[in-house]
Amino acid sequence: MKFHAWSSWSGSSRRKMRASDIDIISSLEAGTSTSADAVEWAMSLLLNNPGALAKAQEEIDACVGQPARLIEAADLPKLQYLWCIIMETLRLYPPTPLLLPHESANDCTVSGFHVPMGTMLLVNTFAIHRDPEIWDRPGSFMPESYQRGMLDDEYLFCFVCRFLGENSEGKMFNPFGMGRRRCPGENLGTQMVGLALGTMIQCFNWERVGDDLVDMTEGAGLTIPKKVPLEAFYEPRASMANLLS
Ligand code: HEM
Repeated sequence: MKFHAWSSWSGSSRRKMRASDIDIISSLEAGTSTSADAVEWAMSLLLNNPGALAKAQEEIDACVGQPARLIEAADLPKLQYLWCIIMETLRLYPPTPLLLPHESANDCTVSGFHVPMGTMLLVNTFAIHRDPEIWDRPGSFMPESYQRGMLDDEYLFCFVCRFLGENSEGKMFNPFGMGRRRCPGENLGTQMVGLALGTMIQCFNWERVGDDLVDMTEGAGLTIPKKVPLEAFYEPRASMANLLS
């Protein structure tokens, strides 16, 4: 895996990043563009919520310690706040908002609706993830609302932990589908997003290009790209200068 945005870094002045700089390369093509979309949405959310960005940076610094080194896959289970940011991003902007089309193999009845054999079925994950009857403040980015305890031992369990307890609204969290055709690249995808986003947060300070918030309008398509690609300023953090030069 390699990230182009700073692969040719040689100076210390501030630069502008475009969404096209987020380029996750791996030997497996499938799922990499959805992962890159997720990184772009997450960074956009963080630029609009600088407090969350600062908190994630602090968490990474504390986890890595001194001397500084780049984060690794083995660090991800310890980076709980970063993980919550990724989960909240996948809730608000699920990279495949209608999952993939499925076909009913037999006649069946679901919640009183008759579904004939051979019907194409789409699951509107985007709508489920923002259903006000399920989620508290569904349109808000609230990474801290994930319950910490669940993340300590089994970090993947955070898939079901936005407001545990009476509400258990996270049970409706479904960005990877479910059942036999659930995404087989889930672990790889979340690790790629974690490493890419975590490295960007660790190495650079980020700022919006102007005073306006980053435009969060969704583009059209089977996946969910940003309508207006992200642009942001970034500069290397003093503490990472040696590693980046
Ligand atoms: C954040 C990253 C990713 C997200 C959000 C995601 C999401 C999804 C979703 C929603 C489905 C359809 C599930 C369904 O229809 O019920 C799917 C299927 C699939 N994904 Fe992913 N994916 C990601 C990354 C990856 C990666 C990295 C790979 C491979 C390296 C991958 C490989 C596949 C394959 C092969 C299927 C088809 C499975 C089947 O039909 O049996 N995905 N993914």
